[in-house]
Amino acid sequence: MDLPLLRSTFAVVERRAEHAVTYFYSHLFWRNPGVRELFPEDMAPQRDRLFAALTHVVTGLDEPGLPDYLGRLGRDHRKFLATPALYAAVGESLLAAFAHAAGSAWTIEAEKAWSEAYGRVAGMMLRGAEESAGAGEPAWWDADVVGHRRHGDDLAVLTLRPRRPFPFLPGQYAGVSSLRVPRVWRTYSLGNAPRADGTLDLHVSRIRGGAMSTALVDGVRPGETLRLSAAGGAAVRRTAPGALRTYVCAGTGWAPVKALLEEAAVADPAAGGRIFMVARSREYLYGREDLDRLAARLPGLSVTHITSAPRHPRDQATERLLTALRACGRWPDHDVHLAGPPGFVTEVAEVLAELGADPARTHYDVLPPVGRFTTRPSSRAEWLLQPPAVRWHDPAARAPR
Ligand SMILES: NC(=O)C1=CN([C@@H]2O[C@H](COP(=O)(O)OP(=O)(O)OC[C@H]3O[C@@H](n4cnc5c(N)ncnc54)[C@H](O)[C@@H]3O)[C@@H](O)[C@H]2O)C=CC1
Repeated sequence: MDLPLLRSTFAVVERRAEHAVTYFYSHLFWRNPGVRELFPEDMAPQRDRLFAALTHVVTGLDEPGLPDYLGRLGRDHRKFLATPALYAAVGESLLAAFAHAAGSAWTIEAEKAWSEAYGRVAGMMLRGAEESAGAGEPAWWDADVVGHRRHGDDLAVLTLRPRRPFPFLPGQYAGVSSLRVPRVWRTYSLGNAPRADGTLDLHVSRIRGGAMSTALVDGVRPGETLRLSAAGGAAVRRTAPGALRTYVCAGTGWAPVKALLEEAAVADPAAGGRIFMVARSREYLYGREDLDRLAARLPGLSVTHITSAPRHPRDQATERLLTALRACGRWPDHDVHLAGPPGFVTEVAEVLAELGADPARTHYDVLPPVGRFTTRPSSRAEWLLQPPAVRWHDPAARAPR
């Protein structure tokens, strides 16, 4: 594969991303009647995702982990009812859009390189999908909502009972879809270790403009059915029994950390280390009671709750956390588990690396941005002062882990 040529043409297309994406979807829907209905009504987040995914693939084309990543992506795309014919149609429209956006940079050689690259990518995704179907894995799991607990106006914990066994590891996340927001899928961490009754918790924080999080917090009630896609995420390596560990979570990042602590409380109750729970204010420390209960079963772990001071900006909590982390020692000896808003995770991971934590032992997922905005303003005033820019890319996707 001619990587330099792929990257140089992509750089040209990227500069006209908005144009290219509009052309791509128009071409796809025009040429393939019926395909439009596979996509959500609101296409804006979809547009962001397409380029985030393309960026991820183009920057990682020579990475040994790419076949695995694409295999998982293909397995996950079964939930979108993606058939080989759809992959072919997408490829055709993608090349047409690139040709249109790249202008004179679109040479015969570039077209050949892109057609080859897309063929390889689609092949790896289809293989992943076939393997998953061959192993008898469903394309999605239907799950009944059996509990819905609100914490204030913007947070809810939903309890679901999947109708067939749903395999996952503590700390992983799953795609979630509701008929209230047709064909939209959002990722949520699973907020518990596997239970005997098979139920699982989703912690949902409402995001401004987020149709799914609003439906899950305000609308969905016990008795309704949600859909789950296969569990995924980086939380596949376990901390060795007895090894020191630090858990850091912010907001609903508490969900995967709670799952990991429940696992540790059974598998490794003598574990030593520390837990930091961060929230924008005391009212948002919704997991505190559960954390205290778990900490009582894990006496070797020290617990610190951190919030912003009353009437101070939400991010003061992060500043306070960083001060606390700088005061801790022995970072090279700790496994670190990190979860929370993407900006939080990126910032804390950088500081931890400076403090000596081993990046290979610092575990986190950078979840795709949810809705159009990655964080929610804490007040109307903050919103008016700092309206967030619409993002075409998830910069985190440029650095696949
Ligand atoms: N596996 C994971 O890493 C998980 C990540 N999440 C993500 O966590 C977020 C949860 O949102 P909320 O609960 O509403 O949290 P939030 O918006 O209330 O933020 C909680 C705290 O995180 C810090 N923070 C937020 N944005 C930051 C930024 N850009 N830079 C530095 N610090 C920042 C602040 O200290 C804030 O007080 C969502 O974006 C969700 O996608 C949620 C669950 C699991």
